[in-house]
Amino acid sequence: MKIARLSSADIHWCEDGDPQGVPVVFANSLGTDLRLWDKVIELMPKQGLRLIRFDKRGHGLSSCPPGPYSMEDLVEDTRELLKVAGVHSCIFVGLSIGGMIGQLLASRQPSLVQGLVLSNTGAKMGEAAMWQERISSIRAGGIDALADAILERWFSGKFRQSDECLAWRHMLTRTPVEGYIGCCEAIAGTDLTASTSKLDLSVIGIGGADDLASPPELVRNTAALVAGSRYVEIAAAGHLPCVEQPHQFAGHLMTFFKEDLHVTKV
Ligand SMILES: O=C(O)CC1=CCC(=O)O1
Repeated sequence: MKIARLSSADIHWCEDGDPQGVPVVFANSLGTDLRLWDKVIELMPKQGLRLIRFDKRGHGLSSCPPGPYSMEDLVEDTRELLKVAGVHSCIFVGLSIGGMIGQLLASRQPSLVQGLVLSNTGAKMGEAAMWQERISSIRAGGIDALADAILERWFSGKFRQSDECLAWRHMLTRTPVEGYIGCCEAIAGTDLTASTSKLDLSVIGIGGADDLASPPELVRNTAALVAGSRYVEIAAAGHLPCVEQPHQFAGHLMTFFKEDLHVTKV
């Protein structure tokens, strides 16, 4: 367990695998912490890859600075964290808001991102009015009031019957309200269509067939903004395929790393 004391937040992070390996940085979605990647990390080779995860501000064990946050704030935290970790170039795996952070990081500092995995994300996610409505509901009733609706977007029907689903619900509802709302505000103010269209790097989009938060078409269209990108879709998965279908998710990562990014020694 490590804490990076950055200029405007303390960011909790950890690493697995090979300290000398190719850095792979995983960025989580709204209302989740770095445990989002536990199953995928378990399945990744531990030789040749340095697997870095972190809790964005207002989530997990990171600090929760007062909001509102902007996407630029979240990208700056990530940039500073990578500096602390001694990472000069990485493969960035971002899910949902994590994928927005990855897109903006790659356009602000292209040398830092050699390949980008856009999981269940978009260049723009929903309309600002929808996010303001969510913020008002949470200010009025807490995250708990919206938890069932959020879980319907996160997971396919079968998974929602499982005991494990309860644990994800607890993770969601324990997210600090100010951190959650701060990130909603960041998403509401973000449209990366123009900057993502100018990216020049290897990209794969990963969609979940049952994703109601970032439907497959959004992910496919976002990946398609980048010339030469690929798109894959995972069946029987909602917004968090790394949780519901970790074997398939890890398999797609490894294919992308080997075939598109020519990562060897894994
Ligand atoms: O909570 C949701 O609706 C799913 C989601 C949207 C952005 C994000 O990071 O997660």
